[in-house]
Amino acid sequence: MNVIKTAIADVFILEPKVFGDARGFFLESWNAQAFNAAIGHEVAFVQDNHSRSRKGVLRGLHFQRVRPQGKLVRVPIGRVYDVAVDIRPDSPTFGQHVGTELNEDNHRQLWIPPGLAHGFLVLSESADFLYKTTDFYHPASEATLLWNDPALKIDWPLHELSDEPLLTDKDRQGLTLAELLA
Ligand SMILES: Cc1cn([C@H]2C[C@H](O)[C@@H](COP(=O)(O)OP(=O)(O)O[C@H]3O[C@@H](C)C(=O)[C@@H](O)[C@H]3O)O2)c(=O)[nH]c1=O
Repeated sequence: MNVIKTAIADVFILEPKVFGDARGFFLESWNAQAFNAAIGHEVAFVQDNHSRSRKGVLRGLHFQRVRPQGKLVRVPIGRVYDVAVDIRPDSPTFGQHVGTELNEDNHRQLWIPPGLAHGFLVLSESADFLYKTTDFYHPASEATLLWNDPALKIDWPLHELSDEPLLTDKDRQGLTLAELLA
């Protein structure tokens, strides 16, 4: 597995070793030993999630105030632009983000530790999004950081879409970083 550091010290891009042959390919999508070694400590996952979205869907940027979730995310079918924003007030990279394309060809995974906000934009006609989480879903404390808050300076690849991104009302009414801190 190739481990790529990012601008946020504890966010990593992971590229699993892909074994291709005449049948197709094989990869280990998660191996506790290799994953824990890659990020430098042990992580226990408690939930696996799967969503499917059509092109132009933007989910996020989500976080849970109670029971913050670490997430190991990947896209086995399709292409997305994936973003993690550091909203931990005491972090040296507070307000910064990591953005990377995850797709069915690069097999990239993103490790997002607990406490960050996370979201993605679908760039292919459809995309399946799979992720493991370190804590359970806690809807009562779920919140949205506004995806296009200028303070975040996220360069979403909107030029790849023919329409505006499709969001839920909840996500359209997300909080700005300033509102989050208030
Ligand atoms: C996230 C989640 C949703 N649900 C339900 C609630 C709701 O009726 C339906 C759709 O929920 P949402 O609209 O919140 O789904 P979605 O917008 O896909 O939410 C996800 O977005 C990405 C960006 C993340 O980072 C995830 O942690 C999660 O917040 O699924 C669960 O039952 N368990 C879960 O863990």
